[in-house]
Amino acid sequence: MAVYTDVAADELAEFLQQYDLGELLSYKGIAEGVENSNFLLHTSKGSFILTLYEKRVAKNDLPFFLGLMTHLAEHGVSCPLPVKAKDGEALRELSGRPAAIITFLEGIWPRKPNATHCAGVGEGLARMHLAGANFAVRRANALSVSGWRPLFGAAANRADEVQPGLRAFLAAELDDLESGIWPTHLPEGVIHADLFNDNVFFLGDKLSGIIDFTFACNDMFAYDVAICLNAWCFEPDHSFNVTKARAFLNAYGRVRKLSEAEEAALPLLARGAAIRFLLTRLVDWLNVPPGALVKPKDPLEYFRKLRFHQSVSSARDYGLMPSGLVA
Ligand SMILES: Nc1ncnc2c1ncn2[C@@H]1O[C@H](COP(=O)(O)OP(=O)(O)O)[C@@H](O)[C@H]1O
Ligand SMILES: N[C@@H](CCOP(=O)(O)O)C(=O)O
Repeated sequence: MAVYTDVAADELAEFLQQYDLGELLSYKGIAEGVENSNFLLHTSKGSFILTLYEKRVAKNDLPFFLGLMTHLAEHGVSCPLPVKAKDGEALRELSGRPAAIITFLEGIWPRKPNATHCAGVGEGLARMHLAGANFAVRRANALSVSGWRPLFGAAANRADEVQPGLRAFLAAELDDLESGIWPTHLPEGVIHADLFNDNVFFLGDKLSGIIDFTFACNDMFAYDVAICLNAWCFEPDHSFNVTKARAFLNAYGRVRKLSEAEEAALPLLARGAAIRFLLTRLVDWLNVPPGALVKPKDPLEYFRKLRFHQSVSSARDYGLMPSGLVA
């Protein structure tokens, strides 16, 4: 359960007086997520999500996240809407943390994603990429190549406690990714940057909404594609599922076609996407705050994914045909 900061009932009731959300009927900490503290609120006016933004979220970035949700919702993406308080502002403070209330989205995230889910995510991701086109605010990706070395530094001394040899493995991979091979001229725009299965809701087989924009930023669209390949197209035994990948890439390509350069860069981007989540998970694994209600995620899942991508020589291994058509 991700609740790093607890909120007392009387404190919350007082906080809610700043809004036009009626009376607080009940609330509970949400048993999912690892980044922020989230609460489900039931008020006399409906259900809402309260988020207290924690360690990895810079307060200055919050207008980007909240503005982006509003922009995307206005451009046809099903995502939560920030709720404005009576003074017109959505961003506030509670328990010493930046806080915001967003609308509740119906649906459930798929525990065992199938190829149909993967196709839904491909289409949804591409639609999100197009919908973000005119969003005027910019946010650099703090967790791209230059952000990985500091994460490594925070975990290096104890990395071998998690797996012998992990420190040397990560050091070598970072050296390679920092050596100038990271793409710089691929199409860019607003990316979600964390579109894992617990951030995509479905009603039946149909995607009903996308949540959790706290890593969203401006970066390469194909990097977002690579993040999703990692998050959606591997099995619990860590084997790559080319059928899911093909379904995902095919559906993405029907809405926004990947260029040849983007396709060619996918194996490299997937390595970067893997080390990024390996490193944040490793740091979190080694630094669970005392008293926090959180279940850290397994860093070694991403070690295995990274090893897989190191063995990939072309995007054909992900189910893409050389012509750019998908089999
Ligand atoms: N707008 C929403 N509607 C419904 N449930 C939500 C919404 N936002 C978050 N949740 C629930 O809270 C969980 C954690 O939210 P998430 O944003 O992923 O956490 P974190 O802020 O730690 O990244 C989600 O898996 C989901 O169950
Ligand atoms: N998706 C990340 C963790 C952060 O996302 P959250 O949505 O679970 O808070 C990972 O799997 O490492």
